Amino acid sequence: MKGIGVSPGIAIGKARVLRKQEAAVTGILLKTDAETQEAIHQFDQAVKDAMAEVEGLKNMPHKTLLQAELDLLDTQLELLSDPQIRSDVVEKITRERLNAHDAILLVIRDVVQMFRSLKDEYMNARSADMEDIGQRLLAQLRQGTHKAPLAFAPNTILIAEDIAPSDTIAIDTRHVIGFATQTGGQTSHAAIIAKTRGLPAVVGCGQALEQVKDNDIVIVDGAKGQVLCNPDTTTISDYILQREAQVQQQQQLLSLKDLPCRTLDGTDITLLGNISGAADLEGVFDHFGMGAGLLRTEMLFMGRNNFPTEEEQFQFYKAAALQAMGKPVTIRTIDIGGDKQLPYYALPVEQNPFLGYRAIRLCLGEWKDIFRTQLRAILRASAFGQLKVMFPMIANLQELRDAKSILEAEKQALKMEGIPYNAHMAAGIMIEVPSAAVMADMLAKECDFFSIGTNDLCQYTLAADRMNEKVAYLYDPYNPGVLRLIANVIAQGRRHHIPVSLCGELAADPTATLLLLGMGLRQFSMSAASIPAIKHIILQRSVEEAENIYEQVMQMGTTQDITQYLQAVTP
Ligand SMILES: C=C(OP(=O)(O)O)C(=O)O
Repeated sequence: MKGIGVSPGIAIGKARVLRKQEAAVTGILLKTDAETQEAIHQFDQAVKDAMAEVEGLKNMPHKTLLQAELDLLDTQLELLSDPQIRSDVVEKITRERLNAHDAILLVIRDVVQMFRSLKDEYMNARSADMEDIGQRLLAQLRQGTHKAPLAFAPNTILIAEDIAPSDTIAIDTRHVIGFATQTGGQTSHAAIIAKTRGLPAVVGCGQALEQVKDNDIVIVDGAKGQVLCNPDTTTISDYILQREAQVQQQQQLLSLKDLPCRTLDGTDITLLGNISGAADLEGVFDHFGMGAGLLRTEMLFMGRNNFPTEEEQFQFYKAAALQAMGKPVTIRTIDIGGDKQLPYYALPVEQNPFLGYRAIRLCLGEWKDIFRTQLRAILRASAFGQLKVMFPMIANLQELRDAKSILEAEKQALKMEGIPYNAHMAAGIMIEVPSAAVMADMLAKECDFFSIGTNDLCQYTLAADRMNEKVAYLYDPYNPGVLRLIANVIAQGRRHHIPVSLCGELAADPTATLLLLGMGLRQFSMSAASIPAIKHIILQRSVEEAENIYEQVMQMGTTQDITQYLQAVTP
């Protein structure tokens, strides 16, 4: 069976098939006021118990949760306590005389349909959250007891239509070794959690997956996006060998932990993690990262029903500063717009949202107060660790100056109030707009560091939407035009003595490591799990060799020639 491989690796185990319990409307109407009062009480009690369950998931004894998992549970707590949902349910009970079960079912169904009709990946994920809490509330009503935690035999491979977000978090990853689902895409909760936890997973396998039964032998090949059911013994042996080779390679990489990250000719390289919050730092340090080169703050703004207050943000950034224990954490100011939307703030519909009113443009425009609050919270947290602030989507010098002057004003305000902050906190910019890459010489004179966002730089340079499969053949960071821009940014950063990091997906691609080293890049920031493989390459090669590779690549005119050559010289 073929699906979308969302998390690489091979898992071989026994299937456990999870079937969705479809709830149906009972049609039983309430007759007396006493019954309606009782139904409202049942709903309130179910909400209370469901919230206690979700709180319980946040504190599971066998598992330290990742930031994405904590954010997801916080979103569910917000949704459970949403006053609009309560008032809709109460209205159905009092006006239509529906029992608590039917009222919850219909209200949740409406919200799920509304989210789905928006045809937006983010809103689709919210609909999964709503369905999830709906199931939880109904289970509370049915049983009046906590939903049993999902317990599995060792070496289980989960097979499901889709896995509810909170179930993905609750599963015991000591026993569940992989999963395959009928629905879902790269950004579904199951996919995100599998990727961050390193569980091989394939999603979107379609109805073919229905043929799998409990206890069937299943192989999940996360890299190829394949699921094999009851394969013959030769295939199983072949996969066992492949898996052993992968495990061995992983162990080899882990043995590099204590070695300094230095090239053969003695140049030190800094490897950093891309994170969504303090909880992800543990994973970064476990994978030999030396801090965080990109903390995406939009996650803090997205999983909730209103803007976070200054105090909430301060606590969030302070937690990252403390958890990093003196290591650097680069906080990117809010990068909303394009593919990232807020459920509580409707941005105007635009013809070309990626080219529209987003990120720093919003922050210097109608979100100036929100931007000020964020900068103030980051500055306050800077007193607790080595924080840096980074502005996204800078397209020209004026935007950088405007952002810096707001930062300066907030510093002055804190100073007047006697609130501590780091007056020397570094302020840098993402280079992801081609004009900024071209103007890197000028920008370098007025900021403390650059971080190259190749994901966006690539789409803007090649005029190829990074979400559009039809132009995916154009979206390629190895395009010589994109590489020239990257090389210019690194060269200008070095000329003006400011650090340059690269935090787009290219930093995690082993094929690009030597080329980037040859261009002069000395800081790479990526998801934690990718760090060991990049360190492995750096330890085996010299800067001199990397510079030769860079020279060769600059003579080549096509993406195909460049990638072919780089693959040949990469170990
Ligand atoms: C890191 C980047 O930003 P985003 O969060 O938009 O992927 C990038 O554009 O390379």
